Amino acid sequence: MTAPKKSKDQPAPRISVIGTGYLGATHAAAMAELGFDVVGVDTDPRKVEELKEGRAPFFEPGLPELIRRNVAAGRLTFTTDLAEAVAVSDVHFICVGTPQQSGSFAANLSYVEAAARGIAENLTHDGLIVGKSTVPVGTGARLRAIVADAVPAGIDVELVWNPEFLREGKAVDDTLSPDRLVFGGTSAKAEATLRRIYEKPISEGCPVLVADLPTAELVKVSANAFLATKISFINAIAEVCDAAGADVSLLADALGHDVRIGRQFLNAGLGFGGGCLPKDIRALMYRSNELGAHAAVGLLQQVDEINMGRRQRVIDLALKALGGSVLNRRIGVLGAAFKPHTDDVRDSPALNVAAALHLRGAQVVVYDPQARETAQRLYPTLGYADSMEEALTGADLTVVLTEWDEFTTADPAGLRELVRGRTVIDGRNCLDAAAWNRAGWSVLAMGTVPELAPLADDLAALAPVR
Ligand SMILES: NC(=O)C1=CN([C@@H]2O[C@H](COP(=O)(O)OP(=O)(O)OC[C@H]3O[C@@H](n4cnc5c(N)ncnc54)[C@H](O)[C@@H]3O)[C@@H](O)[C@H]2O)C=CC1
Ligand SMILES: O=C(O)[C@H]1O[C@H](OP(=O)(O)OP(=O)(O)OC[C@H]2O[C@@H](n3ccc(=O)[nH]c3=O)[C@H](O)[C@@H]2O)[C@H](O)[C@@H](O)[C@@H]1O
Repeated sequence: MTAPKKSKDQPAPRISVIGTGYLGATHAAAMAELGFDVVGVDTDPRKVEELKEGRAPFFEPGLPELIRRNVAAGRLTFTTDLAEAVAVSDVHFICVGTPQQSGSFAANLSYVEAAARGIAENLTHDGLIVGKSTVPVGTGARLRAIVADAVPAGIDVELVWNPEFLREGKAVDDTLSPDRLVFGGTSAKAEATLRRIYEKPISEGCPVLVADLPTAELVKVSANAFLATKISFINAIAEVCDAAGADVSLLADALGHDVRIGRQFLNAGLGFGGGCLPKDIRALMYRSNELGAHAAVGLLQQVDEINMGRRQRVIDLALKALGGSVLNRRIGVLGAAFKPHTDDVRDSPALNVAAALHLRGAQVVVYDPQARETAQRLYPTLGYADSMEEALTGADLTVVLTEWDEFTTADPAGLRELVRGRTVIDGRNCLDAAAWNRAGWSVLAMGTVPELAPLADDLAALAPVR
């Protein structure tokens, strides 16, 4: 990658990225890949050490190569010293976490506040602060006040918002080729700087939407709320399918052909998890309530409730499959990550279900191709296996909770020989149920064809999960 061209003899802006987690590490590496000099800052020295050595501190396809290449080229550096990073940069991206507050649905904004204050206090020359973290509407305005208070006299600084829409597992492509860019609250000068930074994707046709600050903040959380709503919609319909003997996967295919609806995010199953969708709809609920916008609160409450009910549904299916109790029964759990192609287990439905079964006395053995370490850190008391075969050996019940390719392409005839009980709960509707049936398995899916699942008559009798 060649260095960005100087426009009107202005040197290319130097970039700092504050927070090098799933978002920040990817953003920093991608900006370096675009040719900019980038310094990533994190308060976690372990992460910084790994990144400095050219390694990604988590599993994300394509990211290690990007980090290695740009660290080696000298364009990408990392430090725990915010002042040092701010001093050598002109544009400062805030990428720190905004997790759910403990004991509340509100977002914890202490990290973004600390980052904004820290950047402002350490400015040695004019700069642009660009928020990328996902925040409740109104946060940018609050941060502007914090920055104005903290910035040394005589230094000109602007704070704008540029929300991020990347998906884990596809983070590199999503960052280098975003499907849209939103610039919030920018002056003409700040907009020009952002257009310069994103010159490559813009030149490739990426649309830019220039908005006021609150709209930019709200676009982000609305996008996640819509995706969550779509998933909960299809999961509500899956419950109807179960009761009526219909097939939700086929139904979703048919719905998806309507371009106004689209097939994506209509996969029924265990529901959504991860470090973003769950906490973002809750933060939006909380903020909407503060603003007196009650329709959004009611809608999102339903979305959340339907979603959490899916985890209970899998637990109910497991109890049903094992005759009412899982006590001392061996359950092989395939999947721990909140979705495939990541090792992220934040609010993972898969791990939640595994832990709930463990709590009811089951001997749970979890296998995940990438998330063993992260899962074990969070739930050290669960059993873990090094392979799918090890997890399923002697299992009374098999539960597929993350749709990794390794599971969807597994040979059901081979696995049949390992287990004690030949019932599989397909929590992600990802298995070829007909093939598993032919291999002698009973498949319990999340709203699919009864004739493919011998226990479906019993399922129809299950009380709806509330
Ligand atoms: N993970 C994702 O796919 C996406 C995340 N987002 C948003 O991006 C934000 C960050 O999310 P993740 O990267 O997933 O979180 P994360 O928890 O992986 O990373 C946050 C990082 O910030 C660091 N940090 C906290 N305070 C700091 C400070 N004052 N100075 C320097 N570093 C600090 C933490 O040590 C951590 O490494 C959140 O608001 C999230 O909603 C937005 C789009 C995609
Ligand atoms: O704000 C964020 O951090 C990001 O959140 C999501 O990205 P991500 O959390 O990486 O994962 P998704 O691919 O959206 O999946 C979220 C959850 O929904 C579940 N899901 C997804 C699709 C579907 O049809 N059904 C379904 O249950 C997945 O299994 C997963 O648990 C959004 O898709 C990104 O655009 C956004 O930037």
